[in-house]
Amino acid sequence: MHVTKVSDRTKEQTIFHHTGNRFQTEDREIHIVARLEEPLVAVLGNVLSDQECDELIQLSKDNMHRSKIGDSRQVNDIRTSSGMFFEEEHDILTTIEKRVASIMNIPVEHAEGLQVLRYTPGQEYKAHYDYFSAASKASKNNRISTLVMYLNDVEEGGETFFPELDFSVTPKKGMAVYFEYFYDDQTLNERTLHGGAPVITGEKWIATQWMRRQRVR
Ligand SMILES: O=C(O)CCC(=O)C(=O)O
Ligand SMILES: [Fe+2]
Repeated sequence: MHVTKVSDRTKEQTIFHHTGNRFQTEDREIHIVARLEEPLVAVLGNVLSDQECDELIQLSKDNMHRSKIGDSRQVNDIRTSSGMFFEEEHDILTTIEKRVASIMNIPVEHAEGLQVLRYTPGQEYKAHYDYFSAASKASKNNRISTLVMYLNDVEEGGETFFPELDFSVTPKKGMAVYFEYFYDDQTLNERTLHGGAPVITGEKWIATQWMRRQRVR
């Protein structure tokens, strides 16, 4: 009988390089609340202040209103929330993007515009991968990592779930979940399948940052 010991496997290099229970960015101390090693998933605390969360929600409310994509437009079956990408420059965005780049250990030039999503009761984001399939044009400069930041507490439901990992994260204002999928071993990437469970009571607001392998700006 052949038995593969765990110690025979070599862990792949990760992008996220922070260790211990906390680390410092230029302007804020981030807490590592929990982590799974492979694929790397980290639950982070103290990522955004309450005021930053409130401001992001307010800014996107204004923008959703302006671009008229807010409301209850049903995008498709996979994602029923409504959302927007920031395109204009705002002081708060520059601050947050710098902090996020430092958390994710990727230069800010690799960052897509921050996306804010709002879910109302019943709305969800079904299980999906954040990276693009090898067949798609976008995969030439594919996504490599994700940071989902929670902008409010959700009364009930709205967990970020990872079905392949039997793992879920409860939204908590100012906290975030980080994961990456830049592994040589494709089965590790596939285990980052995730979604946003339906909101049952209350609203759920998140800001998502995706990083690309090469610069986009
Ligand atoms: O809503 C969530 O918790 C997950 C969001 C997500 O998967 C994404 O923005 O790519
Ligand atoms: Fe996602």
